[in-house]
Amino acid sequence: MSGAYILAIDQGTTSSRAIVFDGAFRSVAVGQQEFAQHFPHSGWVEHEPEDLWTSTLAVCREALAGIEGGASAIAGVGITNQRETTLVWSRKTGEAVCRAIVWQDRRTAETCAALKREGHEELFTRKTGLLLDPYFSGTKLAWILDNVEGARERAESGELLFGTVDSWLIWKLTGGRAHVTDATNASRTLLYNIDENCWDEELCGLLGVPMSMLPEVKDSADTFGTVDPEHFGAELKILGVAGDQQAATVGQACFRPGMIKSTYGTGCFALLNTGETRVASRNRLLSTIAYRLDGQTTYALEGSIFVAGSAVQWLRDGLGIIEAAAESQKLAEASDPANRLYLVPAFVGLGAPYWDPDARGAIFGLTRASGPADFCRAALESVGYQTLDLIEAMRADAADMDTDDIVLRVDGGMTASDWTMQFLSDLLAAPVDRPQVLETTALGAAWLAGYKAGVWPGMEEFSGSWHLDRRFEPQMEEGERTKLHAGWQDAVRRTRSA
Ligand SMILES: Nc1ncnc2c1ncn2[C@@H]1O[C@H](COP(=O)(O)OP(=O)(O)O)[C@@H](O)[C@H]1O
Ligand SMILES: O=P(O)(O)OC[C@H](O)CO
Repeated sequence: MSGAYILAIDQGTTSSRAIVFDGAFRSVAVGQQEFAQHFPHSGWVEHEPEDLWTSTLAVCREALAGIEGGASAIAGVGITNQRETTLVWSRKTGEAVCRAIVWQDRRTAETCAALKREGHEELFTRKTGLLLDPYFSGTKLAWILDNVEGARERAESGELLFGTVDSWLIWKLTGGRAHVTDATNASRTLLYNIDENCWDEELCGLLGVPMSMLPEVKDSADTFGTVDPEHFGAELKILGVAGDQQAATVGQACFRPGMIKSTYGTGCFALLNTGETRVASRNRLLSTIAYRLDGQTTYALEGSIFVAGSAVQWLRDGLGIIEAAAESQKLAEASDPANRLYLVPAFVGLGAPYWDPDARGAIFGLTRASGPADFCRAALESVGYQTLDLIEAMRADAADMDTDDIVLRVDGGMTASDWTMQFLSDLLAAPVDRPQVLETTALGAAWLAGYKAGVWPGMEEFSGSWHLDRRFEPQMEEGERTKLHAGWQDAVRRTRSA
C-alpha cells in the first residue's frame, strides 16, 4: 500500500538530510547526518563518494522509521543535491575512481583562464548560460580524466560514468540500473546546451569528455528509476530531481516571471524566474534552467555568492568570537556604527557578478577601537551587500521583462537572523519575505515527486500553500543607503585580484 507521503532527500555540501512530507506539505519525520570535508591542498575541496552514499542511506532509514508503515507508506521519492560537485565511477564495479570534486574547489582556475585566453568563453556562455569558472562541473571532469591514472583510457573504452551527486545517488539506490540526471543539474556542467536541451558535442570535444560517460537527461518530474527493495524494504519510485537551488525556487513557489528566491546557507544563491524565455545577462549573471516540467523548460537568471553563512562559521571557528551562529546578531547589534568595518569575504574568490577566482578576503576600516562586535556586524552586513550586487544586476537584466515589482523570498539557515534580514531589506530598498516553512529545498523536491506521482496538486494549489512568516520593510534613509553602498563598492574594488 502506498500513501500520500513523499520522501525528500536533500544531499547538501555539509550534511545529508531526509524529510518525509505528508499530503498537507508538512514535515513529519527527519533524518540528518554531517560528513567529512577534505581539503588536501589550498583551494581544493573534496567529498568521499562513499560518505555521500552511506549518509544518505542512513538518513532515509532514520526518517522512514519515524512514520507509520515506513517505506510502504511512501508514494514517491524526490532528490535534491549540492550542484556541480563531480563524480566519476565504473559502470562495472560501481566504484568511484577518486573523491568527488566539490563545487567550491578552485583547482581548475588555470584551465578556465587558458580556455578564456583561447577565446572560448563566448561559445560556452552562448550554449550553456554559464561562464568559464572552476565552479562548474566540466573542467572538474576534465581534471579527473587528465590526472587520475588510467581514467582517460577507461572512459574512452566506455567503462566510466560521470555524474553530479543526484546521478551518483540514483545509480546506488537503483543498484546500478539507472544512469540519469535532470535538466537543472545538467545545466550546471558546462556541457549542456540549454536552448536545445541536449549534451553538446562541440563543448565535450573542447573539454575532452567522451559523451558515452554522460547520463540521460530527464524532466525534473519524471521516472528516474526504482529503489532496490534491499535498501528500505519496499520498491520506491524516484519521481523528482532538481539541483538544490532550483528545488528551493520550486519550494518557494516562485513560478511566475519576476519572482526571486534567495537562499542563505553556506553560500547564497538568488534565482530570478524569467519564464519560458532565456534571458542573456549583460551583468555577468548566469542563465540556467529553473525546472523542466512536461517537456517545457522554465529559465532563471542566477547570482551565486560563495560565502554567506560560512562567514558566520568563520567568526565561530576561525576567530572564536562567538560560540554559536545565533550569537552573531546580538554582538552585531552592540557594534557602534561609527566604527563600521567592511568585510569582503572572498575566502574562495568572488562569485557573481565579479567572477574573480584569485581574489582573497579583506577587511577595511580597522582602527584601534575595532573589536569582535564590529567584525560580527561586518560579516552579517557582507551578506546584504553581496545580495545588493546581485539584485542590482538582476534589476538591470530584467528591465525588459514584463514583470511585476520584484518580490524577494528568502530561506536557509541565516534567515533566522532578523537583524540580517532587516539590513537586507534596508539595502535593497525592497520588502523581504520570509515564509513559515524554511525547508523549501526539500519541499521543492517533494513537490516534483508528489506531482509526478499524481498524489500532490499542481502548481497553483501548491502556490496557495505558501504562507508568510514575516515581511521585512525597508526603513533606511536613501542617503545612508547610498553612502553604505559606495563604501562596499570601494572595498570590493580594493579586494579584486586584477
Ligand atoms: N541565527 C543565525 N544567524 C546567522 N547565521 C546563521 C544563523 N543560524 C545559522 N546560520 C548560518 O547558516 C548556515 C547554515 O544554513 P543551512 O541552510 O543549514 O546551510 P547548508 O544547507 O549550506 O549547509 C551556517 O553557515 C550558519 O553559520
Ligand atoms: O549544499 P548547499 O546548500 O550549500 O548548496 C550548494 C549549491 O548547490 C552550489 O551550487
